[in-house]
Amino acid sequence: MIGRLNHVAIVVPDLAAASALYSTGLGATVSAPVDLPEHGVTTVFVMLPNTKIELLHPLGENSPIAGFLAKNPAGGMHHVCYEVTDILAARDHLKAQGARVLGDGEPKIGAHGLPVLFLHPKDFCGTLVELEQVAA
Ligand SMILES: C[C@H](C(=O)O)C(=O)SCCNC(=O)CCNC(=O)[C@H](O)C(C)(C)COP(=O)(O)OP(=O)(O)OC[C@H]1O[C@@H](n2cnc3c(N)ncnc32)[C@H](O)[C@@H]1OP(=O)(O)O
Ligand SMILES: [Co+2]
Repeated sequence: MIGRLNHVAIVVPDLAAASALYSTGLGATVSAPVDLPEHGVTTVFVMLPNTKIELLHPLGENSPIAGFLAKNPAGGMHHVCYEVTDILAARDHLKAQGARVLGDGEPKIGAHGLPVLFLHPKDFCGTLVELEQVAA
Protein backbone atom coordinates (compact mmCIF):
# COMPACT_ATOMS: atom_id res chain seq x y z
CA MET A 1 0.00 0.00 0.00
CA ILE A 2 2.73 2.53 0.87
CA GLY A 3 5.15 3.66 -1.77
CA ARG A 4 8.13 6.00 -1.62
CA LEU A 5 9.45 7.82 1.43
CA ASN A 6 8.30 11.38 0.76
CA HIS A 7 10.05 13.05 3.70
CA VAL A 8 11.43 12.74 7.20
CA ALA A 9 10.46 15.63 9.47
CA ILE A 10 12.63 17.15 12.18
CA VAL A 11 11.27 19.64 14.71
CA VAL A 12 13.80 22.40 15.37
CA PRO A 13 13.94 25.24 17.93
CA ASP A 14 15.43 27.71 15.38
CA LEU A 15 14.50 27.37 11.70
CA ALA A 16 17.12 29.84 10.45
CA ALA A 17 19.89 28.06 12.33
CA ALA A 18 18.70 24.64 11.13
CA SER A 19 18.45 25.89 7.52
CA ALA A 20 22.02 27.20 7.71
CA LEU A 21 23.20 23.88 9.16
CA TYR A 22 21.75 21.99 6.17
CA SER A 23 22.71 24.53 3.47
CA THR A 24 26.09 25.88 4.57
CA GLY A 25 27.03 22.95 6.80
CA LEU A 26 25.81 19.92 4.86
CA GLY A 27 25.74 21.55 1.42
CA ALA A 28 22.09 20.77 0.65
CA THR A 29 19.55 22.82 -1.30
CA VAL A 30 17.13 24.35 1.20
CA SER A 31 13.81 26.12 0.49
CA ALA A 32 12.62 29.37 2.04
CA PRO A 33 10.36 29.00 5.12
CA VAL A 34 6.62 28.62 4.42
CA ASP A 35 3.91 29.19 7.05
CA LEU A 36 1.13 26.59 7.06
CA PRO A 37 -1.43 28.03 9.52
CA GLU A 38 -3.85 25.12 8.85
CA HIS A 39 -1.22 22.78 10.28
CA GLY A 40 0.24 25.06 12.98
CA VAL A 41 3.76 24.82 11.58
CA THR A 42 6.36 26.69 9.56
CA THR A 43 8.22 24.40 7.18
CA VAL A 44 11.56 24.44 5.38
CA PHE A 45 12.30 21.67 2.88
CA VAL A 46 15.77 20.27 2.37
CA MET A 47 15.95 18.70 -1.08
CA LEU A 48 17.95 15.47 -1.32
CA PRO A 49 18.37 13.35 -4.46
CA ASN A 50 16.16 10.53 -3.16
CA THR A 51 13.87 12.20 -0.61
CA LYS A 52 13.30 15.38 1.42
CA ILE A 53 13.88 16.52 4.98
CA GLU A 54 11.13 18.72 6.42
CA LEU A 55 12.34 21.14 9.11
CA LEU A 56 9.41 22.15 11.33
CA HIS A 57 8.82 24.92 13.84
CA PRO A 58 5.57 25.60 15.74
CA LEU A 59 3.29 28.33 14.36
CA GLY A 60 0.44 29.89 16.35
CA GLU A 61 -1.20 29.08 19.67
CA ASN A 62 -2.32 25.48 19.16
CA SER A 63 0.51 23.94 17.20
CA PRO A 64 0.43 20.10 17.25
CA ILE A 65 4.23 20.14 17.62
CA ALA A 66 4.43 22.51 20.62
CA GLY A 67 4.38 19.64 23.13
CA PHE A 68 7.06 17.75 21.19
CA LEU A 69 9.39 20.77 21.17
CA ALA A 70 8.78 21.35 24.90
CA LYS A 71 9.82 17.73 25.55
CA ASN A 72 12.73 17.93 23.08
CA PRO A 73 14.04 21.50 23.39
CA ALA A 74 17.06 20.81 21.18
CA GLY A 75 14.72 19.40 18.48
CA GLY A 76 14.27 15.85 17.27
CA MET A 77 12.96 13.54 14.59
CA HIS A 78 9.19 13.98 14.45
CA HIS A 79 7.58 11.92 11.66
CA VAL A 80 8.07 9.95 8.47
CA CYS A 81 5.86 10.55 5.43
CA TYR A 82 5.01 7.71 3.07
CA GLU A 83 3.32 8.12 -0.29
CA VAL A 84 0.04 6.38 -1.11
CA THR A 85 -2.03 6.58 -4.27
CA ASP A 86 -5.47 6.35 -2.59
CA ILE A 87 -5.45 8.01 0.82
CA LEU A 88 -9.09 7.27 1.65
CA ALA A 89 -8.66 3.56 0.87
CA ALA A 90 -5.45 3.55 2.96
CA ARG A 91 -7.24 5.29 5.84
CA ASP A 92 -10.19 2.90 5.79
CA HIS A 93 -7.89 -0.13 5.59
CA LEU A 94 -5.87 1.12 8.59
CA LYS A 95 -8.94 2.06 10.62
CA ALA A 96 -10.40 -1.40 10.05
CA GLN A 97 -7.23 -2.78 11.66
CA GLY A 98 -7.61 -0.53 14.70
CA ALA A 99 -5.05 2.18 13.83
CA ARG A 100 -5.93 5.66 15.10
CA VAL A 101 -6.16 8.35 12.44
CA LEU A 102 -5.44 11.74 14.02
CA GLY A 103 -7.60 14.87 13.88
CA ASP A 104 -11.08 14.47 12.44
CA GLY A 105 -9.92 11.63 10.19
CA GLU A 106 -10.37 13.65 7.02
CA PRO A 107 -7.33 14.48 4.86
CA LYS A 108 -6.01 18.05 4.93
CA ILE A 109 -3.98 19.67 2.17
CA GLY A 110 -0.32 19.33 3.15
CA ALA A 111 2.90 21.15 2.38
CA HIS A 112 2.97 19.97 -1.25
CA GLY A 113 -0.64 20.87 -2.03
CA LEU A 114 -1.69 17.21 -1.75
CA PRO A 115 -3.98 15.42 0.75
CA VAL A 116 -2.30 14.20 3.97
CA LEU A 117 -3.31 12.24 7.09
CA PHE A 118 -1.47 11.36 10.30
CA LEU A 119 -1.46 8.05 12.21
CA HIS A 120 -0.91 7.83 15.97
CA PRO A 121 2.74 7.13 16.93
CA LYS A 122 1.69 4.59 19.56
CA ASP A 123 0.18 2.44 16.77
CA PHE A 124 3.33 2.53 14.58
CA CYS A 125 6.34 1.52 16.67
CA GLY A 126 6.55 4.88 18.45
CA THR A 127 6.81 6.80 15.16
CA LEU A 128 4.28 9.35 13.95
CA VAL A 129 3.36 8.43 10.36
CA GLU A 130 2.10 10.87 7.72
CA LEU A 131 0.49 9.58 4.53
CA GLU A 132 0.52 11.79 1.43
CA GLN A 133 -1.56 11.03 -1.63
CA VAL A 134 0.38 11.21 -4.90
CA ALA A 135 -0.66 10.47 -8.46
CA ALA A 136 -0.77 6.76 -9.30
C1 LIG B 1 1.91 19.94 6.74
C2 LIG B 1 3.08 19.11 6.85
C3 LIG B 1 3.30 18.18 5.65
O1 LIG B 1 4.33 17.51 5.62
O2 LIG B 1 2.47 18.20 4.69
C4 LIG B 1 3.28 18.41 8.18
O3 LIG B 1 4.00 17.44 8.28
S1 LIG B 1 2.53 19.11 9.53
C5 LIG B 1 3.28 18.27 10.93
C6 LIG B 1 2.63 18.69 12.21
N1 LIG B 1 1.31 18.07 12.34
C7 LIG B 1 1.10 16.94 13.08
O4 LIG B 1 2.02 16.39 13.66
C8 LIG B 1 -0.32 16.43 13.11
C9 LIG B 1 -0.48 15.13 13.83
N2 LIG B 1 0.05 15.19 15.19
C10 LIG B 1 -0.71 15.24 16.30
O5 LIG B 1 -1.94 15.26 16.22
C11 LIG B 1 0.00 15.35 17.61
O6 LIG B 1 1.31 15.85 17.38
C12 LIG B 1 0.08 14.01 18.36
C13 LIG B 1 -1.32 13.50 18.70
C14 LIG B 1 0.84 12.93 17.57
C15 LIG B 1 0.86 14.23 19.65
O7 LIG B 1 0.36 15.35 20.30
P1 LIG B 1 0.93 15.82 21.72
O8 LIG B 1 2.42 15.77 21.70
O9 LIG B 1 0.28 17.10 22.07
O10 LIG B 1 0.30 14.73 22.64
P2 LIG B 1 0.88 13.97 23.88
O11 LIG B 1 1.94 14.77 24.55
O12 LIG B 1 -0.32 13.58 24.65
O13 LIG B 1 1.53 12.70 23.21
C16 LIG B 1 1.01 11.42 23.34
C17 LIG B 1 2.18 10.45 23.34
O14 LIG B 1 2.76 10.45 22.01
C18 LIG B 1 4.12 10.81 22.07
N3 LIG B 1 4.45 11.60 20.90
C19 LIG B 1 4.03 12.84 20.61
N4 LIG B 1 4.51 13.23 19.43
C20 LIG B 1 5.27 12.22 18.96
C21 LIG B 1 6.05 12.02 17.79
N5 LIG B 1 6.13 12.95 16.88
N6 LIG B 1 6.71 10.86 17.64
C22 LIG B 1 6.62 9.87 18.58
N7 LIG B 1 5.89 10.00 19.72
C23 LIG B 1 5.23 11.16 19.90
C24 LIG B 1 4.26 11.59 23.36
O15 LIG B 1 5.58 11.54 23.85
C25 LIG B 1 3.30 10.83 24.27
O16 LIG B 1 3.91 9.66 24.71
P3 LIG B 1 3.92 9.22 26.24
O17 LIG B 1 2.46 9.16 26.61
O18 LIG B 1 4.58 7.88 26.23
O19 LIG B 1 4.67 10.29 26.95
CO1 LIG C 1 5.26 16.24 7.07
